[in-house]
Amino acid sequence: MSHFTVAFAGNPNTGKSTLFNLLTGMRQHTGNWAGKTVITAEGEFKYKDHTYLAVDLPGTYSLYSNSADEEAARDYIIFEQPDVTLVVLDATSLERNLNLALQVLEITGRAVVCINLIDEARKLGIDINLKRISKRLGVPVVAISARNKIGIEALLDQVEQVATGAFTAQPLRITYNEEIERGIAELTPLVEQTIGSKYPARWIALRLLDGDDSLLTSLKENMKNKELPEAKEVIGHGVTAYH
Ligand SMILES: Nc1nc2c(ncn2[C@@H]2O[C@H](COP(=O)(O)OP(=O)(O)OP(=O)(O)O)[C@@H](O)[C@H]2O)c(=O)[nH]1
Ligand SMILES: [Mg+2]
Repeated sequence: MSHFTVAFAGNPNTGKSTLFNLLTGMRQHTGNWAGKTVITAEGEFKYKDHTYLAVDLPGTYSLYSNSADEEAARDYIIFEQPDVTLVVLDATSLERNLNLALQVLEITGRAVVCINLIDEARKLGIDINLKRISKRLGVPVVAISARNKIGIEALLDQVEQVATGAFTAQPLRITYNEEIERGIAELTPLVEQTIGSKYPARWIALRLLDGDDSLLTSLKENMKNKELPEAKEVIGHGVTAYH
């Protein structure tokens, strides 16, 4: 029996902990206000032939470095490299929620997009074209209601597909303007040279171009790589060239 890790990412209040509790039988705090999950909780569940370690991340609007929560969610996805990142979205505010999904897809294609609160969306007459969104994003997209236990099996089937590698993602990658793309193109090989190909070099290059010092600090801490002071210089040099 393989053991896979599934991280739950998403905006605050999208039902991550409700889904986490449903799957793991645990009692993570849930409620109708934002920012409840402050520490990362872990629990196990089984589905078909596999055991999964579920990791309930704090709710975040982005994976930049605006708060400790964002840094924690970002660092988990980058450095722990879960087998699947489950991005939980609120069906009633998809436009805002999809922003985080796009950021996750820039880091990893091993993702499933889970559109929760589908019961609320239906009440509001919102019709969601799952196939079309899935095609655009290049990863599975499933609609569920965690509270009403709707769509859970279909969701877990997709999680299994991504976890086992049966589904090959073609994650949507944003193309930025020429200047930014030029910067990314120059910096990405330097990032790869310095920290290896295990990490999402393009995304890291993009964040460094944006002057994300907290990411640099996390890179240093997480990699425990003696060469990193030098790496900082190399990366720092690349960054300065574009500021
Ligand atoms: N109507 C409806 N409400 C839901 C559903 N899933 C969760 N909720 C409710 O949404 C609220 C937030 O749920 P949580 O599970 O705490 O959300 P969270 O994403 O963990 O929130 P943070 O920890 O702040 O990021 C709770 O009141 C849940 O009962 C659903 O499918 N339908
Ligand atoms: Mg929560």
